[in-house]
Amino acid sequence: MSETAPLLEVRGVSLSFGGVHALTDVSFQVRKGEIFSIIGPNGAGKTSMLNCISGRYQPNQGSIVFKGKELIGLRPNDRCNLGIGRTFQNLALFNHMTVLDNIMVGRHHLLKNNFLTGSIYWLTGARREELRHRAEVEDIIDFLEIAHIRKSVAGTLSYGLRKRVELARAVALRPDLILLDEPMAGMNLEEKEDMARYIIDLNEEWGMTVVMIEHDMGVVMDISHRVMVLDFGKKIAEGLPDEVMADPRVRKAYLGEDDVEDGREARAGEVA
Ligand SMILES: Nc1ncnc2c1ncn2[C@@H]1O[C@H](COP(=O)(O)OP(=O)(O)OP(=O)(O)O)[C@@H](O)[C@H]1O
Repeated sequence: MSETAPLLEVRGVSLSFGGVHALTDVSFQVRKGEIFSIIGPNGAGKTSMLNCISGRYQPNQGSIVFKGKELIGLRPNDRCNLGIGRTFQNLALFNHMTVLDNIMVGRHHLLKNNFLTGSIYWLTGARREELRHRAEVEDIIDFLEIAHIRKSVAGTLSYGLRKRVELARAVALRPDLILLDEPMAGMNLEEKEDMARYIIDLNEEWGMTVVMIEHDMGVVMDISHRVMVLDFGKKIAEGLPDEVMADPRVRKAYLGEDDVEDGREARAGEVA
């Protein structure tokens, strides 16, 4: 991949479920180091787009290139190995497992040794490898400030904490690109502020490129470098947050033309 090539390039992606056109000819690029937000009203196709990138859905048409490699046809696990991590709109933790074990699962694919080599655990580098993994997991636990719940069973935690643990598990992959599906959903103001700070730090300090779906316009405006807007499966705008919010098509899609006098309403909070 050349220095100037985008990290992720989506070209002409269309996806249908029977007669429902979830995505129609959507194209965009994400540069290395960006926080790129995808917004749009309910049912606009945002999660479908994330699912096409992560491999959960196969588009009917189009191409998705990551680090110069075509992703279409690759399984989710292969995409994960290429450096794409994600969180889900509805939490996908192992509720019966501890926080620590949930995060270790995130690193599973990085382990060279497995149960086949486990019998020679003490003779090979397996033990050293496990210790190194544990140390890296501890870094993530410290960074996300979840040390106090590391031994708690995930299912017993508050929603906000479970969202943070899910983020920790995705971060444990050390992805180059992290896909976040509504990371602030269901959180109170303080939890949202914390989550926004973690996302900025992951981006700035850990060097992760972020593609995020988020309904809270205040957060989107504050932390995104660029924003793309979907409406009924089509891209209707893309650009800097201020430009996008000022776009009449976006204001119409969200609030109905006549309801908007200036862009400030859209910043006030949840709009979809
Ligand atoms: N697995 C599926 N089977 C059938 N239809 C689906 C499936 N996934 C998504 N759709 C449909 O595709 C369209 C886009 O849905 P999607 O979940 O991508 O929207 P969204 O913008 O993420 O919405 P929300 O903000 O409510 O999460 C909707 O009409 C939805 O019902």
